[in-house]
Amino acid sequence: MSQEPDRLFAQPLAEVPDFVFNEDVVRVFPDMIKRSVPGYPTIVENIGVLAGQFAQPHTTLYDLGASLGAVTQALRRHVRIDGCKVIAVDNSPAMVARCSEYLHAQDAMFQELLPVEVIEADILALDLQPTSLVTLNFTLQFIPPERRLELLTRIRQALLPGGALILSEKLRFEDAAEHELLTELHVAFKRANGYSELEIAQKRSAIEKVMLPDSLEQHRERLLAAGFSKVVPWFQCLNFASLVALP
Ligand SMILES: C[S@@+](CC[C@H](N)C(=O)[O-])C[C@H]1O[C@@H](n2cnc3c(N)ncnc32)[C@H](O)[C@@H]1O
Ligand SMILES: O=C(O)C(=O)C[C@]1(C(=O)O)C=C[C@@H](O)C=C1
Repeated sequence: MSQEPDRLFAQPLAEVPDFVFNEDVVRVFPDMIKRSVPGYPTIVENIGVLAGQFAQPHTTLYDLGASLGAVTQALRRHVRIDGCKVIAVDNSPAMVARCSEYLHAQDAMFQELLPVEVIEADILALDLQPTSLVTLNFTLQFIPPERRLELLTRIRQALLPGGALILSEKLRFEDAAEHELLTELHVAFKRANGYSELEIAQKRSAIEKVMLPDSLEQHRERLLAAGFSKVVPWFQCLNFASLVALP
């Protein structure tokens, strides 16, 4: 994977544009997400492990908002179940192009990996085949809030018995003091990973209108409203969490 360091917000910008997943972001994305999301490597690797418990033989596994395919690669490393295939979906052409390259490189390095298909599409307009595992790893937070229930409902309807949705998100907290503390601790995490105060502030303005986190309570209620029967948080580090939702 590209080792280019994320310096996208290092210089003062006259006006900070809204964050988009373009070619500039693609070049630094592995470094950016690792230094911005506490627990990201642990979450990605363990999604592979968890998926091994839910994937059913001869079914499709979806990685929705796959970016460069980190989760898809983990699924292919860990799931050893007959006849499964992975479909990685993203609507950023730059992400999809680089994702395909990385997956070809993975094919060249390992044998007997699950087959994979990379699709450039809007997940809000995607027809889902029956599936035993869906991952939304830091993707739902970029979907317009008024479309989130509809997306989760379609995922629930496509999920087979015994399957699961794995949903990872940045959280907001309903208690103001808890929200402030975890936000401060996240800033400390970014500082410890070498981001300057300017980089942290400019990134904050870039994402504030396009990435809208919900609280754990909102996620739980919405997943139940979408028809899921059980919602189990399996990971939290500061204000980032991952949940398993069962059909
Ligand atoms: C934070 S990144 C996801 C990180 C990735 N899942 C991982 O684990 O490395 C969010 C991704 O969702 C994609 N995305 C946002 N809205 C989308 C939509 N409506 N349809 C498809 N992809 C979308 C973005 O292009 C971006 O690549
Ligand atoms: O919350 C932040 O400050 C972030 O940088 C988070 C986040 C994310 O959760 O997706 C935002 C955009 C990039 O995709 C990488 C990380």
